[in-house]
Amino acid sequence: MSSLLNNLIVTDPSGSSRKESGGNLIHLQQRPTEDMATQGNRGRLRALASGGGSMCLEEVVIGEEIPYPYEVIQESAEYLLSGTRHRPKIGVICGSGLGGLADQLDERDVFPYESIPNFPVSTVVGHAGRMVIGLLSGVPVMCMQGRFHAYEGYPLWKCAMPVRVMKLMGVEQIIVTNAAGGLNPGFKVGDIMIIKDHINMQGFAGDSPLRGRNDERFGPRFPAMNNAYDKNLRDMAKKIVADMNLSDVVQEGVYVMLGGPTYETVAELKLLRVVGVDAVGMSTVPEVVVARHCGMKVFAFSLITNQCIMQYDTDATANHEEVIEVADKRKKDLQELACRLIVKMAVVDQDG
Ligand SMILES: O=P(O)(O)O[C@H]1O[C@H](CO)[C@@H](O)[C@H]1O
Ligand SMILES: Nc1nc2[nH]cnc2c(=O)[nH]1
Repeated sequence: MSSLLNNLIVTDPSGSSRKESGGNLIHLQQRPTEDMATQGNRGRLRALASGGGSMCLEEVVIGEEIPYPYEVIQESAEYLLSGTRHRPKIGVICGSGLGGLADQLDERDVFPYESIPNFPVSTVVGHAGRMVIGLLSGVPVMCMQGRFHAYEGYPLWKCAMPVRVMKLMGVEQIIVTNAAGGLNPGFKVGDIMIIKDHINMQGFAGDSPLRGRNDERFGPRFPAMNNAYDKNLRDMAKKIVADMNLSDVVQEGVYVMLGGPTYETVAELKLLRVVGVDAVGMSTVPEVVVARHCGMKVFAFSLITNQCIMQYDTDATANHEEVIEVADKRKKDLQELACRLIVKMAVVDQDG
């Protein structure tokens, strides 16, 4: 660290830079200044080290990014509301390769993430990076065609901040989808796992999207997390899959989010199985925690895109291409499931 600190550039929230001390400046990587200006950061240190002439770029962030205050979330929500006449009460977050649902919306208004004030941007294949607001079978919905992951470099609160934007726009129920590895030996590739519970690994390690000062306008300091996945919505979904003759491929189970971007070692998977995990992914939990904190009803499912590899002597490896390919094959069923569920959710919502 000390050698890094010999070669420092300080970048203040306005984005201007200056050389802090001796050493060679190799390259200054600027990220969008909007990112810095809206976060209330105290500033960032960008450390640029020259290792004896070899090109080496490092970045050090001093302090912690402060979660967006209510007013910043409100600004994003108002921007979206002013750009659409739809008033959705149902939100959807589309997982890897599952964004096709958003293309089914009628009378849709499309907002690339980079056009929405204060929004992060998607950087992962299979995540288009657009908010799509429109009608699905006549029901107004807003769909995130792409989400944000911790491994992209985003803090957990930022991964989940769009859920708060949805809340301030009037969303009361949310469907969260993801691609995941099947750890339960009874699961097959292509199965759909209705999530009944999760294990919040980051929470075990002291991190949470709710870490920091609590704003009661969003929710309580200590939200309960049993019943995170609404039983009525799960029962509704089970009836729908039975009507669709999909019961054979539908499972129910426990999801765990790991930080990624590595897939798991055999030993890690064995450990996770012992503690009751059925499917492994790198998302969803922060979004669900934030949705429950602000009182939304949650339904979530995983598409099992690969079987977790539990043997040492194999050349098989998990890979993102397979994840996208399997998602593509199952997308029609998943879109129909989501569509039918949304119609029923809207009816329940109207009946109170
Ligand atoms: O959870 P979603 O976004 O569906 O994507 C899953 O698939 C990717 C790995 O292939 C990871 O991003 C993992 O989280
Ligand atoms: N962590 C993790 N995420 C995934 N997303 C899709 N498949 C997997 C997997 O096997 N492990």
